[in-house]
Amino acid sequence: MKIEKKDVLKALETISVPGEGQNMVESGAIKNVIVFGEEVVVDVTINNPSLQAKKKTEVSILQAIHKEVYQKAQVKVNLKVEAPVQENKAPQIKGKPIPGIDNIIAVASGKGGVGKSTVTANLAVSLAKMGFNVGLLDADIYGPSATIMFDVINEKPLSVNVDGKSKMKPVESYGVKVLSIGFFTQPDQAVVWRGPMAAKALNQMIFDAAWGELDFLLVDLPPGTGDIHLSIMQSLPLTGAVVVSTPQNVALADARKGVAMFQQESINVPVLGIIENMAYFTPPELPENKYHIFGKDGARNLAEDLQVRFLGELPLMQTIREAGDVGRPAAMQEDTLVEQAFIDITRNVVEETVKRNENLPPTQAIKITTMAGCSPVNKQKQ
Ligand SMILES: Nc1ncnc2c1ncn2[C@@H]1O[C@H](COP(=O)(O)OP(=O)(O)OP(=O)(O)O)[C@@H](O)[C@H]1O
Repeated sequence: MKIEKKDVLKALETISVPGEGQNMVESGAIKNVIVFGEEVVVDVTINNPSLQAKKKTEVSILQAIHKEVYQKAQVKVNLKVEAPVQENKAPQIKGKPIPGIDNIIAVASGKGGVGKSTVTANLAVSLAKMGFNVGLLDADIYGPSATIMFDVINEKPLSVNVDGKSKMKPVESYGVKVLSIGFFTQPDQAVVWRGPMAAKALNQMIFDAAWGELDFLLVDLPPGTGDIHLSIMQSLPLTGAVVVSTPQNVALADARKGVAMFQQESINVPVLGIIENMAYFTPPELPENKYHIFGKDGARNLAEDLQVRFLGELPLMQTIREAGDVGRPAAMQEDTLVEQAFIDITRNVVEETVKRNENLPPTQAIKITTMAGCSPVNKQKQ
C-alpha cells in the first residue's frame, strides 16, 4: 500500500491538539510529514507541556492515520513542546473568515435589559448612514428584538441561489441587512435552546446567508456570560466586542464579567470599549437638568478601571424607547441630540476597530475612518 502525504494531512485535519480549537494542520502544530512506503513520520509541536496532552496528541495522531489512511501504517510521532511566545497572546481572529465580511463586532451586556439591542440597532443604522455596508445578526436567543426594532416582524428571509448553493437572504431595513433568530420562531413561542443548538442555528445565519459585501456585521449577543456565549464566540471570527452597561452597580458587576469573558484566554476577543446607556435623564421642560437615575459615571469608571475605551454615553429618553417600539431606530432622526450621541459613539467604535485591525491595509483603514468622519489613523505602531 502506497501512502500519500496529502491523505495523511487530510487525516490530521480531523483532529486538534488538546485545548486548541483549530485542527492540527490549520493551527500549525504539524511541522512536517514524511512518508516512506508504509512508514509515516509526523513532526508535531504543541504548547501544552502536560504529560496528558502529549500522550493524547500522540494517540490521536496514530488513531487518525490508522483509521483514515491505512490501518497498518507504521507511524512515528516526533513531539516537541514549545511554550507559547508572549507576543502570540495578542488577540487573533479565530474561526473561518467569512468572505466579504470585513469586521464582525459582538455587542454584549452582562445584565439583561440594559439596552444592548437598542444600542446595536442604532449603531447599525448610524454606520449605514455614514455609508458603510452593514449587517445585523440578532443572536439574542432569549429575546430576539431586531425584527421589531427594524419593523420587519412580518417578513421572512428569502432563499437565494449563490454559486449553486441555496442561501438565506437577510431582510433589509433602513440600509441594514438583518437576520434574526426571531424570523424563525413564533412571537408567542417560548424557545429553549441548548448551547450547541443555538450555535448551529447562528452558524447557519452567518455562514449560510447571502450577506454580500459588508464593512461591519454587528452581532447582538444574548445577555449574560453562559455556555452559549462560549460556543458562539469560539466559532465566530470576531474582530472585537462592545459591552453595554447602565451606570447601576448591579449592571456594572455583570458588565465586568462580560469584559472578563472576552478577555479570557480561550476566547481572547479584544474589547473595543464600553458604552454607558441610560446615563442620565433630562426632562424636556428642564433641558439644563441631568438626573442620574441609575448612578453617575459608573460605566465610564469601569472602562477606566479595566483599561478599555469609554465609547460614550446615551441618555435615558422616551424617544429612544418609542423609536425602538415603533420600529424606526432613534438614530434615523436628523439633527437631534440623540442622532449626535449615536454618531459620536459610532465614530469611536470605528476608530477602535481600525486601531485593532493592525493588519488592515492602510488604504482601507483610511477609507473606513473617513467614511465615519474620523481622521485617518496612522497605521504605523506608535
Ligand atoms: N437610552 C434609552 N432610553 C430609553 N429607553 C431605552 C434606552 N435604551 C433602551 N431602552 C429601552 O429599554 C428596554 C430594554 O432595552 P433592550 O431590549 O435594548 O435591552 P437589552 O439589553 O437588549 O435586553 P435583553 O438582551 O435582556 O433582551 C427597551 O424597552 C428599550 O426601548
